[in-house]
Amino acid sequence: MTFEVDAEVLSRGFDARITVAEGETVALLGPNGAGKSTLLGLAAGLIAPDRGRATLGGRVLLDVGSSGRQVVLPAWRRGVSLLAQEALLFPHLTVRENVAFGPRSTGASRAEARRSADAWLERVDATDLARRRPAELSGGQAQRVAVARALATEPELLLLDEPLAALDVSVAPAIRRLLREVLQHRTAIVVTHDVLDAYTLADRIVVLEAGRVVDAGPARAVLDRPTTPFAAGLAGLNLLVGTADADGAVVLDDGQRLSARSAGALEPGAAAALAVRPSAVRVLALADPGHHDNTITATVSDVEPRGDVVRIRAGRIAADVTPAEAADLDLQPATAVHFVFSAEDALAYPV
Ligand SMILES: Nc1ncnc2c1ncn2[C@@H]1O[C@H](COP(=O)(O)OP(=O)(O)OP(=O)(O)O)[C@@H](O)[C@H]1O
Repeated sequence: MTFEVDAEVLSRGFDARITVAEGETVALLGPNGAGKSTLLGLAAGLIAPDRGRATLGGRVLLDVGSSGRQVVLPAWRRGVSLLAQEALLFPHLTVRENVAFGPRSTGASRAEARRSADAWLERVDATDLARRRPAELSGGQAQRVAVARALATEPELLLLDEPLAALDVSVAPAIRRLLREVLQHRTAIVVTHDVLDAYTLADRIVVLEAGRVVDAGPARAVLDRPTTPFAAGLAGLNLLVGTADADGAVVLDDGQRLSARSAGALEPGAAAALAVRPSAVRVLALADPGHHDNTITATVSDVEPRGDVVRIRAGRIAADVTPAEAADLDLQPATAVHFVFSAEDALAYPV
C-alpha cells in the first residue's frame, strides 16, 4: 500500500511531503528536533496537522483544511502499527496475550487471535516465551515480542521509532536481522540515528531538517554524495561546498580551488560539492607544504582520539591520522597545519 503524506504542523515548524511506495522501507534521518517523531505521529494518528492530507493505499487517513471537509481517522482505524524504542508491552498480560491483543481488538475471534499470535511468535523466534510476562523478559526478548505484536494486526503501514536504540549492543544485531527479514516487501518508515540501519533496513532514505525534507534517495546515493552537512556527518565524509569552474574543479567561497574525480556533469558556475573521507586526508606541518592536488591550510579546532586513529578537525575539514603522527606534529587546538588530499580520493558532484 502506498503511503503519502503532505502536512503542516505550525507549532512544530513542520511542513513536509513524503511518499512511501508499496513494499518500500524508508529510513527517516535527521538531527534532533528535525520532525521525525512528528511525521510518525501524523501517520499513526497521534498528531493532527493544521493543514494536510495523508492516504494509505488510496484510503484517506487525514484531510484537514484542503477541501472544506475534515477527516482525521482515529489511530485504531488506520491500519498502521507503531514499534517504539521500548517494547511497551502490557505488564499484566502474558506474551501470547500481548500479541493476540491487536487482532482481538480489530475483530478477530479469540481462537483466530491466538493462532495469529502463535504464528507471529514463531516467526520472531519467541515461541518458548509465550507464557511469560513482560517482567520476565530481557530487553531483546521484549523487543522480539513487540515486533510480533506490531505485525499481528497485519498493518498496511509499519512505523518503527528507533527500534534498536534502547537495546544492548550485544542483542541489537539479532533484532536488526529480524527487522530486515520482516521488513522485506513491507511498507514501512523507520526513524533512526544509525547509518547502519539506513543501509541494512531501508530501500530509500529521507533526510529531514527543521521540519523540511532536505534530501531523499537510495541510501548509497544520499550517503555517498551527501548534499547537507548532516548527511555528510552520517556518512563520515567531509563535505566542501562551492561553485564548479570550467575545469571541473570546485571553488570554495574563499577562492580556494579543489580538484576531484567528477561524478555527474559539473556545470561551470553552478553549485557543486566535494566529498572526501577523513582517512584520505593527511595533515602536514606548515613548514612542509610539498606539492599536492589539494591543500587547505587551517587551524586545528579539535583533536579527538577514536580507537586506533586520531581525528583532527579544523573548521570544515577533518582528517584521521595515527596517534604517532598526531604526536610527531604536536597536533593540538590552535596549531596551524596543512590538510592535503589527492584529487583521486575526492568526489565532486552537482548539488
Ligand atoms: N509535544 C510537543 N509539543 C510541541 N512541540 C513539540 C512537541 N514535541 C516536539 N516538539 C517540537 O517539534 C519539533 C519537531 O520535533 P520532533 O520530536 O518531531 O523531532 P525529532 O526529529 O523526532 O527529534 P529527536 O531526534 O530528538 O527525537 C521540534 O522543534 C520540537 O521541539
